[in-house]
Amino acid sequence: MKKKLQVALDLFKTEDALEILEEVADYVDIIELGTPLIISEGARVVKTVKDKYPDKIVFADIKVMDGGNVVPKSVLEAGADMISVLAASDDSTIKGAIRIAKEYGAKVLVDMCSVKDIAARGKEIEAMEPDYICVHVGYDIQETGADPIEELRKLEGVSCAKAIAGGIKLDTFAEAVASPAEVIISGGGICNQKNRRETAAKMREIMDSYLQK
Ligand SMILES: O=C(CO)[C@H](O)[C@H](O)COP(=O)(O)O
Repeated sequence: MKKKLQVALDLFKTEDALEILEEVADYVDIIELGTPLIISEGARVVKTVKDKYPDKIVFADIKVMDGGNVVPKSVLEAGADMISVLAASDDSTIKGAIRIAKEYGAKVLVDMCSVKDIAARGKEIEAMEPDYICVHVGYDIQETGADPIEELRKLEGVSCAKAIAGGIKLDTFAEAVASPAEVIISGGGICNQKNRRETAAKMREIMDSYLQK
């Protein structure tokens, strides 16, 4: 299976995102423009980052909850390669997001953040054929100790490609890579570290050596 490392840039200013990317972009496959960044800087940040890193997958974490075929338009116009829609939204919203993303040649990640019955909703989401289902322990739930690697087990039998997110750091990275997830997402685990470049390089090394096994 392919594996991808995604850095989540959950900050507020384009210049701060660019500064972090200078340090870590060499080691990541997917650049996530986090929800706070998109809200703060708008779709312009998507164009700025895609222009600078045309070979990276640029993911706009817009977490669509309604207006699936409308809300993603600005980030898709700006060059996003992938967008997110919430699994907790109505099926018609998810289908709309998948439809408009396809028109632009982009991918869709359905984010399971705050979904209570992951196994049941996972089956329903799979039938809509998104590119990824993301098991995500959101910020506001992380202090409960919930573990996305553990939560991912609830999607056994769901064949759609998977991503995991929520507090993944260097010390849990090897376990995350060994899980069935194709995309491993780390935000604070890279961006809040003293030596971000070294941390991202170590994550890359762990992923590459797993893939060579
Ligand atoms: O979408 C998010 C929060 O809603 C974050 O991008 C995601 O949780 C990854 O960040 P971290 O590794 O810091 O948890």
